[in-house]
Amino acid sequence: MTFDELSVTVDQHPIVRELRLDVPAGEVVGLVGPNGSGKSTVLRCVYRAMAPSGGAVRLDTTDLATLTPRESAKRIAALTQENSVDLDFTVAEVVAFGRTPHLPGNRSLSARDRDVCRDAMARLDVLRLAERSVLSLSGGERQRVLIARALAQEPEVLVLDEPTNHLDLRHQVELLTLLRNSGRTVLVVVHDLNLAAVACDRIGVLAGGVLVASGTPADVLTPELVREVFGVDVVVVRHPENGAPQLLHSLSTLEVDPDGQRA
Ligand SMILES: Nc1ncnc2c1ncn2[C@@H]1O[C@H](COP(=O)(O)OP(=O)(O)OP(=O)(O)O)[C@@H](O)[C@H]1O
Repeated sequence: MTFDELSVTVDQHPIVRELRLDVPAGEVVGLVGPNGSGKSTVLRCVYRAMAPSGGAVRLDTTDLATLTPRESAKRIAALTQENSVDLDFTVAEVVAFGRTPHLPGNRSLSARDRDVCRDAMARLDVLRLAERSVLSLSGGERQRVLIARALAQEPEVLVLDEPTNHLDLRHQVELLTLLRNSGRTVLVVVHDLNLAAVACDRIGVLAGGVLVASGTPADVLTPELVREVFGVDVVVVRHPENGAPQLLHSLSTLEVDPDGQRA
């Protein structure tokens, strides 16, 4: 997937400006950046909740804007900030919705469709909840059900907006391991830079709607970059086992003036 000079303008305010970024097939690319820097907007252009005002998002050479909704849903699955399950469906029913783009007409689920859903539930550790109402689940359980639904869609591309929200440490690590091993092209918004460093092949850094850096985690996550983009001083150390950069910081490095305002 390629962002080809993608720009998004809302009410004449540029929110994303001429973004050029490659998300190579089968790789996990993380988008990081401060609040309001445009990360979710970029993802919205992939799952077509927003239309670019300039440029395009391409899959191979196809402009995503030219796909029908069904074609798009077969190729791209999204876990969004807006995802919610407010209706009284069971976990199994919600995950089965992921198969909808693959079911022509009103065809019911085939044995293979059911296997795909079962496998997705097992991978996200929600199989034992299959017959529970989603309304009865905890925040983290719901999040895992929605990710299982996205996997059940069997997309080429998965976009996920802060998928580790609500997840405990074990489920965060399991999810990121799953994404890395999924063989799918993954674009993921992550706030935790240390998780991004171990989970992503490449990282793109957005600030004020502009891509200010991209590359391997080691290339991108430098003290200078973190200071420039986030205004925080960090020490970068190497993970002793995998060499990934890991950021150490302390509260005293935050720049806060005597009035409590950020510098
Ligand atoms: N429909 C809209 N109308 C007006 N402003 C918008 C709209 N959508 C996004 N914005 C603004 O664009 C900017 C980027 O928003 P976006 O949600 O993409 O940021 P983000 O990097 O995902 O932020 P966060 O880390 O807080 O989730 C924000 O200032 C937001 O208020």
